[in-house]
Amino acid sequence: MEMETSVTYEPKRNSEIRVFESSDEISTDLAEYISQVSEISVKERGFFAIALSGGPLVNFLGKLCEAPYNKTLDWSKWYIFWSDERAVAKNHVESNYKLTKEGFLSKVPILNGHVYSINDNATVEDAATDYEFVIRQLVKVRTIGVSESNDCPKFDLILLNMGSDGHVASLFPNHPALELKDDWVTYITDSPQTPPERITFTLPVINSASNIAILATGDDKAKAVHLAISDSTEGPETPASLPARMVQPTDGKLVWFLDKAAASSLEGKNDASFEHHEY
Ligand SMILES: O=C1O[C@H](COP(=O)(O)O)[C@@H](O)[C@H](O)[C@H]1O
Repeated sequence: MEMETSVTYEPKRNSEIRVFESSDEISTDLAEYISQVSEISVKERGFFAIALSGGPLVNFLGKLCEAPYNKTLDWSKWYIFWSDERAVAKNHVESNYKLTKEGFLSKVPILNGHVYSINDNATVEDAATDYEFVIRQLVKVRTIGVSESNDCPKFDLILLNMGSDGHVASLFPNHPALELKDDWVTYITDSPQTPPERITFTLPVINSASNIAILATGDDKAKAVHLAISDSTEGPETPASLPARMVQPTDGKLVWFLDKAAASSLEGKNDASFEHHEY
């Protein structure tokens, strides 16, 4: 009998939830997903602009560094950004750049000049201003696409990792940064998790992407996954300002990559809005 490797729910228009048995299966499917999105972007636009995050995300990019992808992908067209960064030096253990460099960038032939890391040699405010300026220049020359509805950058793919409190990038629950409408990149100095100073994409930028993927693994994420995906809008269990819940692509597509532990509050849930499919 063939083993069921994952289950897909389809809760909302333009979104999909993929649930996997193991981290290895997430890594395999994520590699294929990123490969497909990158090929489409290169074919349609000539570039692939991808924004990465920190946390355990990089551990799931291993399969992308192996055959066949290391040989078949057009790495010369890849442009790398970060959806958020901690205000620490690039060689600091908490740097998202360092994590990505060691776990991914050092293993694939992406051009150094295409890696847009966030300035670690400026105040957090200046680093956010600089990063937005760089993105504006790249939007002008169309290395990054542009959203027709709001002139925001339209990244081909933003890969997010959700924290157990429901934060994505460095947008934390109930934080005023969630309200920003005109800024593309902002900074915070009061992150509830260390380090306190961080630079982050705003929700308008995240939601303008062509594709958004949110990764969540482990049972400590189950409650936030449920709150982010649930259809219910009432009660203390569904805070309207849960960042992961506010990720709603304007006209792109959102895919959740979950392991069984993170999806445990969804499974068995008697909710007609979840269509259950074999993947
Ligand atoms: O602080 C951050 O945390 C999130 C989630 O990480 P986790 O370890 O709580 O799962 C991460 O995606 C983000 O980029 C990072 O800066």
